[in-house]
Amino acid sequence: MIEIKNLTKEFQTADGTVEALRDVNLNIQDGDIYGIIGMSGAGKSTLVRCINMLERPTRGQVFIDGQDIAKLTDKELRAVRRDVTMIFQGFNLLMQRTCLKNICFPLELAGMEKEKAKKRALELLDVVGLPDKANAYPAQLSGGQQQRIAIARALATDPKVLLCDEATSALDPKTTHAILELIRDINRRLGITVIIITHQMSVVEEICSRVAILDSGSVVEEGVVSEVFSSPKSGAAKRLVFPDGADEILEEVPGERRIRVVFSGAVASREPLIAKMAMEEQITASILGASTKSIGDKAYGNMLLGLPDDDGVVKRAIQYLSSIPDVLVEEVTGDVR
Ligand SMILES: Nc1ncnc2c1ncn2[C@@H]1O[C@H](COP(=O)(O)OP(=O)(O)OP(=O)(O)O)[C@@H](O)[C@H]1O
Repeated sequence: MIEIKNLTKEFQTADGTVEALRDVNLNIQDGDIYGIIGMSGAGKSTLVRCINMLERPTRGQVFIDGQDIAKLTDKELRAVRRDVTMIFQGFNLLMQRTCLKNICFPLELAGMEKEKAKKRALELLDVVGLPDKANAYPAQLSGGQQQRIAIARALATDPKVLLCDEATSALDPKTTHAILELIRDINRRLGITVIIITHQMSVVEEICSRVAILDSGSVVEEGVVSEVFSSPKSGAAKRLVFPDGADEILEEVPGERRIRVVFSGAVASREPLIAKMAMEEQITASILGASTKSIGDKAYGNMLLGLPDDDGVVKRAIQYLSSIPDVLVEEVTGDVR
């Protein structure tokens, strides 16, 4: 388990002190896929760098399996960094080395003999679905393939935790989906705890079980993804849920009730769903705001629907939509903004 307690990180700059993290408290359970989401400058990278002590906290502690990592010697810290590995937005591969040698690199650093490291690297190329790329150089691969090699390298030392810092931000939606599938597969098959740092809500919705929302260095909301995203409370969460300001009109309108529908991989696109509800339940809903996207045949994101002010209709609409797998529905009251 990773426990972050009262973590504060300040940077001294020419313009004064910047508080990048303020009193952050988080518990990340073993085997979780945990999302940390926030806008640019929220403190995500600083948090991740404090988790593996690339950055020393100004105050507070990070415990990994009960061990306060600030108290470790340099040698012990190197061992922790083999247990807590990382992938990045820019992949950070060594361009002069082949893929195989990139994966061997952390093993050689850990003192493993060459032949053994090579055997392990070949196994990992298989795990990430690129068995034929051993002798290719990173520049010969697509972005998605390079990230697969980076994942293989991150897995080389049999880590317990994989930190993913904006790992899919440079990739197109289809490749992002494939990489997230791979990460999910690794989490399930190898039991590795995954921490996903991102500014993209769709990434959290697709893969994470829990999420913390970071805003100006503080955790403003934390919990199960579907619950946090279906009823965002903080301004930061609302901005993330409706990034395009799709809810700007959303003052309460007399005679109208509103429900929020959250899709986390539901096999449905929004038009047929609303049309189907109209046909099957004779309920006409208007789409007041939507921020959804389809990846393959699955929908992610959420939608705000307007319904007639009738208890029976609202109840039936909620029942109808909730019966669809991977869809969460909740009535929204008050101004949404
Ligand atoms: N080494 C540093 N020196 C001074 N200020 C820093 C340093 N690193 C980060 N900061 C400041 O701390 C705050 C949080 O930065 P951080 O990079 O952690 O945010 P982020 O959420 O990862 O942003 P982004 O998504 O843009 O990478 C910002 O205000 C940033 O300017």
